[in-house]
Amino acid sequence: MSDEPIYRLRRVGVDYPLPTARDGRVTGLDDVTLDVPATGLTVLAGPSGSGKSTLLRVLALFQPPTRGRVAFAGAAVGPSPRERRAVRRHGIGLVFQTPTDNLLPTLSVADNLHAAAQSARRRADSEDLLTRMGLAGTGRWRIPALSGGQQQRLAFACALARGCPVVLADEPTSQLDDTSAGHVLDAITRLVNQGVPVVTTSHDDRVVERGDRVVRLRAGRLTDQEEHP
Ligand SMILES: Nc1ncnc2c1ncn2[C@@H]1O[C@H](COP(=O)(O)OP(=O)(O)OP(=O)(O)O)[C@@H](O)[C@H]1O
Repeated sequence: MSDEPIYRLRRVGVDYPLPTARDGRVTGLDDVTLDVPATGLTVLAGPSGSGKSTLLRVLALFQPPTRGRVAFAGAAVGPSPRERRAVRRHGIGLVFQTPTDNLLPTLSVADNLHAAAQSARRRADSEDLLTRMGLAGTGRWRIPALSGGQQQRLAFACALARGCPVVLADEPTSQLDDTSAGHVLDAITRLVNQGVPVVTTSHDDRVVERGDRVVRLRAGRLTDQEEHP
């Protein structure tokens, strides 16, 4: 297996314009240098306002850095929105916090997987994907019939269907009860064990404990990186 990280960030900073701030801007990230390995679960942790979501948006190529450089899968990512969209479409799976934001509610479970696969010009083996995410037998169900936790697991299955080499998830368990959150965590662990690296933000200690590494932020700066054996 290659040791090439899936992301390389060098001295990345993000400023947001804020007319009411003293210098007209607020710093979301400051001087972040980070390699994200192409394996395992990476958890972005830190208090509210520390920059976790900003860092995830940089990794998702939604947020161009104000300063510094980002490389994805060995290639530098430039500022062109078109180029960034193309890389994102083919290379990055996204799971948002609110389960319904991740899925097409009028389609069945299996058709959500087929639509995700088609968007990457692939074909989906929906039964296999559902089994891998602990959702066997739900292919004909409509999305509203799934619990929030099942919807999140389907969102991870859609990312698998697209064949993405990395999946990014923003607080994927924050809107779930403990049991559903546990099932989503088990699904993330399965995905990681199948060789797909996952990067997630989380306030949830259980997510932090499952991380193969934890990247800690404070006031936009990277303060610590721990590897969990
Ligand atoms: N769109 C924006 N416009 C202005 N400032 C922003 C914007 N997004 C984030 N910020 C600021 O950037 C800093 C980092 O915010 P960010 O949302 O990345 O932190 P976070 O760790 O994800 O917080 P939380 O855990 O509360 O979601 C904060 O000071 C925040 O107020």
